[in-house]
Amino acid sequence: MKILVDENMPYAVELFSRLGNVQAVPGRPIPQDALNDADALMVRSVTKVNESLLAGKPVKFVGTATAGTDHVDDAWLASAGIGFSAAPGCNAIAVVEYVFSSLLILAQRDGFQLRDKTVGIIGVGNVGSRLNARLEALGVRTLLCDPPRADRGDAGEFWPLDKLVAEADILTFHTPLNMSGPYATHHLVDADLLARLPADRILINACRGEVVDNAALLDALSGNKKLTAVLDVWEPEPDLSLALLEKVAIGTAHIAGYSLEGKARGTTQVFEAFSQFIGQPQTVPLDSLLPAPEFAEVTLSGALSEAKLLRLIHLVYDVRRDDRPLRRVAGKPGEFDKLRKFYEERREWSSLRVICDDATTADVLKKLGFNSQLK
Ligand SMILES: NC(=O)c1ccc[n+]([C@@H]2O[C@H](COP(=O)([O-])OP(=O)(O)OC[C@H]3O[C@@H](n4cnc5c(N)ncnc54)[C@H](O)[C@@H]3O)[C@@H](O)[C@H]2O)c1
Ligand SMILES: O=C(O)[C@H](O)[C@H](O)COP(=O)(O)O
Repeated sequence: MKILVDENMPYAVELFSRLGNVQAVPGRPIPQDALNDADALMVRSVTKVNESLLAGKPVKFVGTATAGTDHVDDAWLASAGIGFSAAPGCNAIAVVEYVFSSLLILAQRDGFQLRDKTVGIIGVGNVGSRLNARLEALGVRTLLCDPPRADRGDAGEFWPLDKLVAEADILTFHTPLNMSGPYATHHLVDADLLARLPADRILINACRGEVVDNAALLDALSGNKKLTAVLDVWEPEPDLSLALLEKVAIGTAHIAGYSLEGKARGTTQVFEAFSQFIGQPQTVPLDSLLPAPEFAEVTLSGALSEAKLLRLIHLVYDVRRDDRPLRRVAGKPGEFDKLRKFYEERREWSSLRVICDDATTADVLKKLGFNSQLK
């Protein structure tokens, strides 16, 4: 059996070799001839998986090591009898930690406390719900918008987007890209929404570029009303607007979910799904794959201020390490994808043991996802 895997999937060659012959290939574009004798295909979000890629090929299973699935025509796969699995939630923690790093940097730059702000979360799934829990642990007021969940009658208080636009100081988007239907998100942020946004707001997009009309955002950022934007995703990728990159406070190359843990979970989730699909079910504990982190333990004295939290989280991940290189290379062909392919190892907060002498601090840090302990 031949299994094609995207070369940007850590641990894929090692794991899938347990099940067949593995070939690692670039995902953008995927080499067509490699598909001619492939039984299974494991991709990331850069590969469009549809009839034009797979019709007439022997592929019987597609896995995507990603949370988003807008690059996959799952209806066509089902009609062609091809098995499919994604990796829901694999990198949700990484995105949350990206958002926290961004917000605490902006708080320091602009002289505010996150606790004094209201954060509007649009899309309260794997990312949005974890972000909400961590913000609440810090005492930050949140407003949630998730019409599909509201319509399903899920527990929780969900608000219309208009209320968040009017009231939230920070809007952060974590929806799928839905091109149509009752919950369409394509250009959810458009010129009209941006015009209604009061001054001095922060807008974060770490879901899909097309959720925000990038031309309208550039216009808004070029106007007189103060608006701060953080973009991890762009319309289009990889050829983002250089003018827009210049205007955003933080700009990165679609790496919000790129913690080592997040990428490894993506690989193990599709590996487990495929092993099940072929009747050889296997599970892979994440700890069996991951190396020791660069910083494993620190001690922390006293109460937790936001300034201290900023310094602590940046021992693990500081989003500016990803903003600078994008500004350096943006516009040069191939460089956006290179930043993603040769991504410097990044860990999640849970990799850091924090020994505290203050019980409240230890408790808050645990709720934030650190491995905290009281001395
Ligand atoms: N930048 C990155 O590296 C990165 C990493 C992970 C995920 N993502 C993107 O972020 C998206 C969200 O990730 P997730 O893991 O939380 O997905 P998820 O499917 O768990 O959650 C998405 C939530 O959005 C809600 N939603 C759908 N339509 C909506 C609408 N019109 N308005 C408001 N809410 C709506 C859904 O009901 C769901 O609760 C993914 O679909 C993916 O495209 C990006
Ligand atoms: O949807 C996701 O999971 C992320 O956007 C994804 O991880 C982005 O990384 P890529 O798959 O493009 O490597």
